[in-house]
Amino acid sequence: MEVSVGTAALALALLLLPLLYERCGSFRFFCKMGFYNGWILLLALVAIPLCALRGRDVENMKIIRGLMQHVKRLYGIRMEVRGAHNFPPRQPYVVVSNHQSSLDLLGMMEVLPDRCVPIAKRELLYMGAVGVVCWLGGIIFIDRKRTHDAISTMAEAAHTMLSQDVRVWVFPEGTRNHSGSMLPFKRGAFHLAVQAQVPVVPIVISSYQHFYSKRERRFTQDVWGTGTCGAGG
Ligand SMILES: CCCCCC/C=C\CCCCCCCCCC(=O)SCCNC(=O)CCNC(=O)[C@H](O)C(C)(C)COP(=O)(O)OP(=O)(O)OC[C@H]1O[C@@H](n2cnc3c(N)ncnc32)[C@H](O)[C@@H]1OP(=O)(O)O
Ligand SMILES: CCCCCCCC/C=C\CCCCCCCC(=O)OC[C@@H](O)COP(=O)(O)O
Repeated sequence: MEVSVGTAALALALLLLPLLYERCGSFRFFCKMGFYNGWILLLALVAIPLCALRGRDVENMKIIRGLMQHVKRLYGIRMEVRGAHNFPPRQPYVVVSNHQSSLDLLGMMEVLPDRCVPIAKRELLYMGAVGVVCWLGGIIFIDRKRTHDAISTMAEAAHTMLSQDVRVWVFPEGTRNHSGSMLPFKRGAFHLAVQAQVPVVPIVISSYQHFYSKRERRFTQDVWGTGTCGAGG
């Protein structure tokens, strides 16, 4: 039986991949992040028909939350939630939280209250199936380059919060920040809370430097915490 050089090379590469995964941290990092994005894309394809039954509706966030909650287990991540009782039980509020990387989605989905939607950069809307799901979940999109438009969108959000009993989750740093400290806060979240006359609920997603670092291309597994720090008016 003849084996072509191409087939032999492919077989060798397939044999070497597990070895590379075991030995090379950077390769493991790219595999894990590639799988993370690919898996979310796949979940989005499952979520679209389920969410489409309602159309664009914040209740769809329950479907998204439900579909996302197993993802942490695929990565051997165990989460600890502290202070969940600090969410006001029966009124709208603005959640403000730190934002380290796209892994924050896992922390967010662990504690996301009912009828709560994030404010996201408009670019997410164009991420294929992921964008469609975000839209169906009622996520509020802002164009960060057009402050005036972003402010109008947030004014509408203040109205929606009160008229439709919706909570809003904002990353006040306005971008991902994995430096270990916080960036200066943008002001939108606080204007929103004042305009809607609702409390601000701060949430801390604890640092995951010890198991994840994009700069060092390191992604191992560990315990990870999310804590709400109490509600203030
Ligand atoms: C099942 C499978 C599904 C799979 C798919 C989906 C998976 C999960 C789905 C859910 C997950 C999605 C989660 C996505 C998370 C994405 C996170 C992000 O995208 S973070 C980036 C976007 N977010 C933000 O930027 C929010 C924070 N930014 C702000 O609030 C900003 O203030 C602003 C954008 C409104 C304006 O920005 P900017 O001009 O740069 O900065 P400022 O200095 O803050 O403001 C300038 C002046 O404007 C005044 N201001 C601001 N906001 C208001 C307002 N609402 N009303 C009135 N005035 C406002 C501000 O005070 C400044 O004026 P000054 O006179 O200097 O005070
Ligand atoms: C037709 C185009 C197809 C594109 C397909 C792309 C597939 C991508 C699949 C899955 C992506 C999963 C992660 C999505 C949620 C990411 C949330 C996030 O962390 O957004 C970044 C935003 O907070 C801040 O952005 P910047 O740090 O300012 O930048």
